[in-house]
Amino acid sequence: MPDSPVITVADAGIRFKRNRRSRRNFKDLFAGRLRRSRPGEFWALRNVSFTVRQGEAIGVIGRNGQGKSTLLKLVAEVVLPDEGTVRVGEGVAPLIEITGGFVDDLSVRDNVYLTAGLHGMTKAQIDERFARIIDFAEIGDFLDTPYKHLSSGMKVRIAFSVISQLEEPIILVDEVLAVGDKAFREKCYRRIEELLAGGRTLFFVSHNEKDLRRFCTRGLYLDKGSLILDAPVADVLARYAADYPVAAAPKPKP
Ligand SMILES: Nc1ncnc2c1ncn2[C@@H]1O[C@H](COP(=O)(O)OP(=O)(O)OP(=O)(O)O)[C@@H](O)[C@H]1O
Repeated sequence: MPDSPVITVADAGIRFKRNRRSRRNFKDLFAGRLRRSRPGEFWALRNVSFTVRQGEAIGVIGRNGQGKSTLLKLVAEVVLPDEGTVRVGEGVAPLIEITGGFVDDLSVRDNVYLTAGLHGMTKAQIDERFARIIDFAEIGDFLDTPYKHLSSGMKVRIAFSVISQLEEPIILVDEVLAVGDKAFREKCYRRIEELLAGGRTLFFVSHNEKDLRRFCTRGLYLDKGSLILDAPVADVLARYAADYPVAAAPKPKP
């Protein structure tokens, strides 16, 4: 079906432990699913439902620690929901967390082959795109350097470069691009626009209103692990600004 959703999230919830050392006690063993959450656990996301159609550009908005990155991890299927369901019908290219998928001790070259290979590209396809990936990242002098020895900005350069050359229909971009310098960030943003024009689906997490307006048509507003509003991005930004107005700047002294 051409217009059927590519992502369906229904009543999804994810529970984390606040304290790694907290243990289940004897009473918990008998509490079953009725218990809301165990001591030391909390719901990072709960009762989250939405669907996404191919080609949509979605901005995920909310204060620190409200579940935005966790939502991207659900869509990337790197974490599974403790409640509800997440169905993702197409492949996902995730640019989430700097080190996501990259192996510290492998060289830049090997990491490019590994990551692209894991996303289904053949060696011949990677050979064909390799120069383009390295040129985009502008790190040609570091091909044999172990990934762990790159600066954080260089890590993001190579990660974005590979991820944006994958053919996966869904792209997830966390706030990692903020680490790159301004010129590189603009280059990445132009590449994201090209990918969107080619019909890819985008999830974009940002605290920057201008960037959200640039790419996204729809916003998902998360607060305390709940999806508060799913609406056009301008409406979501307006609601967010109303809920959390930036403190007025102090008046200059006369
Ligand atoms: N693996 C984990 N184990 C335990 N708690 C976690 C884990 N991952 C995330 N959390 C917690 O879940 C909550 C949501 O985190 P998340 O990273 O999704 O927030 P966010 O909205 O992306 O925040 P930010 O804007 O700061 O990036 C936070 O309280 C965080 O501490």
